[in-house]
Amino acid sequence: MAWTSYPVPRFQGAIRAPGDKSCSHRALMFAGLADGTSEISGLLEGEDVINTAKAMAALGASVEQIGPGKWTVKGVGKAGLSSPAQDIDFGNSGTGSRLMMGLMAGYPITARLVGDASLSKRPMNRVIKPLEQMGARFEHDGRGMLPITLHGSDALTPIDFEPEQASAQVKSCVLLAGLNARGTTSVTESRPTRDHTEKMLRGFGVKISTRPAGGVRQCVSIEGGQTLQPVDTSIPGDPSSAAFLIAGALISPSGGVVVEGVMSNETRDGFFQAAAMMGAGLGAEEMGDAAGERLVDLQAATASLKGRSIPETLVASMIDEFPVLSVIAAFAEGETVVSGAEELRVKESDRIAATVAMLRVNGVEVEERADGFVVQGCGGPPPGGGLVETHHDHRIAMSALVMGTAAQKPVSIDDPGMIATSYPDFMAHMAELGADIREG
Ligand SMILES: O=C(O)C1=C[C@@H](OP(=O)(O)O)[C@@H](O)[C@H](O)C1
Ligand SMILES: C=C(OP(=O)(O)O)C(=O)O
Repeated sequence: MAWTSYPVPRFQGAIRAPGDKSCSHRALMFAGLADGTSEISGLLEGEDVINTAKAMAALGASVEQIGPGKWTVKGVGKAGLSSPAQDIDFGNSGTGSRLMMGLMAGYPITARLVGDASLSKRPMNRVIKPLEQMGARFEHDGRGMLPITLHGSDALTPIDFEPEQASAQVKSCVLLAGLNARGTTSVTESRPTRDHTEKMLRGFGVKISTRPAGGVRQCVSIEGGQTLQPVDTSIPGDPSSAAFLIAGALISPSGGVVVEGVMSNETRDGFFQAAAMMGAGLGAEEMGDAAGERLVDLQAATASLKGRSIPETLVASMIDEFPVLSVIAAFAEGETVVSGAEELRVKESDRIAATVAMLRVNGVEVEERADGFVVQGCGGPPPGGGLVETHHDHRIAMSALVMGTAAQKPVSIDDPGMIATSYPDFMAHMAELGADIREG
């Protein structure tokens, strides 16, 4: 059933950022491995993360919700993970499925992994290949897509791996397999990607080192056979979710939004850097830290935006923010060019095609390129009036609804269902800030 976002005169208020999705997945996984009981607060209770919680429980951890966003996890410790009785369903989540494949690969277990229609079309060879090199075995239909049966091993061989893509999921998968390999596993990245696996593993007492490897390349190494210690931790706010609210403030005729407790991490802040380059005056007030990450209250107000070429060096640090970047680009004056972002083609949808279609159906001129897109900004509110196909993609759905708050005519989406995978409070937060989003 379609939902529509109507133009509103104001977009104002303060919202506490929901827990970060990447950190929430990892906290559950690492607590589930640890030798003892961890307490996690501020966990994002989105569907992707809940599927990771269920996966860890199916593999032997005791996972319990003790309050809103508050969870205890008794890890498997030295006993290790055990084979699940049933298929593990990762729903819509690339992060959950790929990181868990690395985690499971180091134990002598068998597990069948399944996912929804979107996840079952996403490439898994990028993690299957290195894990096979280490000694895990896989059964699939030959295309390297879910459903996949994994046969792990407690005698994995360490590897030195250089992923073809700048991908935190691939890096993390290999490092997590390395946690149980016999020796030192290392991953050399062509461009630094989000570093939550490294930082959070350190929080659980694991030694893991990162060193420069020439130019912007860096090498992360982990020694096998380490035991994780339980911790009490709180999850920092999600910059990727905050980006939607910040974008809403920038394009509003009268915008003024504060998003509280957002993680400030340079591997995640590309959207805010790009928005600042386009003329957004963003404020950031230091608010302490959580799980080793700095927290800030982010402020944004109505801005007169200018189109820009987004530097390719920012791509990895804003990989999930391109659909919403395209929305602010549609309101900007002049051309915004995105390049070097071909990874967008293998997200929950083909995010280059879906973003281009979202803008076109709302009257914005945009060119599709193999590795990005070029938006001709309208220098003010774009026409709107379109029905956007979300293709099972939460970020396309949220971007289109943000666009509708300030376009000339309302913007509709075919299905809001997927929003709950990453930002279950999105509709409530948008309404609190003044958005008018209704079914129909
Ligand atoms: O490691 C992670 O938590 C994530 C890594 C990114 O994927 P890739 O590694 O495929 O770029 C990102 O798109 C995803 O939302 C979360
Ligand atoms: C790409 C995303 O997530 P995942 O890869 O975990 O499905 C996302 O949240 O935008």
